[in-house]
Amino acid sequence: MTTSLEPTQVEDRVPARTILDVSELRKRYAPDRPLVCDGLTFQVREGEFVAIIGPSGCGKSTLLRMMSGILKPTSGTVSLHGRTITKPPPEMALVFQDYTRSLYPWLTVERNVRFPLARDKSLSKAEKAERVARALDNVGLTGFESYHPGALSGGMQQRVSIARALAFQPQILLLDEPFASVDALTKEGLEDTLLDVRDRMQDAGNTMLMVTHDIDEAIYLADRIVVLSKPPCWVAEELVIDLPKPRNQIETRSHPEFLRIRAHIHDVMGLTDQRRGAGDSRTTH
Ligand SMILES: Nc1ncnc2c1ncn2[C@@H]1O[C@H](COP(=O)(O)OP(=O)(O)OP(=O)(O)O)[C@@H](O)[C@H]1O
Repeated sequence: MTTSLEPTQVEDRVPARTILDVSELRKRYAPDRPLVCDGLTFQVREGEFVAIIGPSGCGKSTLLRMMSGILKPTSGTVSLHGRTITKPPPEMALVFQDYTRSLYPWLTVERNVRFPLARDKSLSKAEKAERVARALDNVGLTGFESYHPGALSGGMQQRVSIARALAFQPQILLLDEPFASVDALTKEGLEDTLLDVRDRMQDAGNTMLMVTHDIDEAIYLADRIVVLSKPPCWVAEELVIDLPKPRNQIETRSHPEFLRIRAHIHDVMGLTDQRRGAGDSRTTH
């Protein structure tokens, strides 16, 4: 099925300034390995929630690692506020899929969340405690400060990971498949937690970028979706998501526009072996 959508200029709809600029990114892990990313170009604007989706193994995590400065591109650049990223910038925090490996099992919830602040000499003890308390409140974990991760459910542990990133108060929060390891119901709860946090962060101009292979999750959460092709990946399309806010698991997911966008993305992802001309990725809504 082909869904016909009229192209729309992102600039008309999202006037905020560019915070991250991804330009012609290519990645090959070794000379004898295939190309993973093939000329990725897109921008992220201040205050946006951008979801990056694409088929399994297409290079989403590779892209996020390059954007966070922990992986060097083979060519191309990622710029933050116009400066090329060469190492993890202090303005960013990253949440990974595997919370079991990102939390310290021997530390309490409170100490796990406080951990990244430990060396920050610009904050007093009271300010650190306040940030930790607010981050735990944001993810609904007030009261669990003295627990160890092993005494929490998987979904709660992932909320601790998110709280830890939030306590850091990043200008940009990068999330790599953060809900891939939890059950469907927990996932919905975490998505709504993230939307709440997003509303709070957005007021401060903060930005979120999430990688997921779940099309419905991307549409539910994002202001804009960057669709990647099959490997080696390139930007097949960018879509502005204009669904009403606040979003709701039942109403948003059954909204006719939600269903239309989902059909369209399936369509685009099914066609991504046939590369369009260079620089010919489309922006639609
Ligand atoms: N450290 C590495 N060394 C060599 N190859 C790698 C490395 N990391 C990833 N790759 C390769 O890069 C390709 C893309 O992997 P990546 O994890 O970025 O994709 P993905 O889209 O995030 O996958 P998934 O949807 O399964 O999470 C894969 O072929 C993978 O084998």
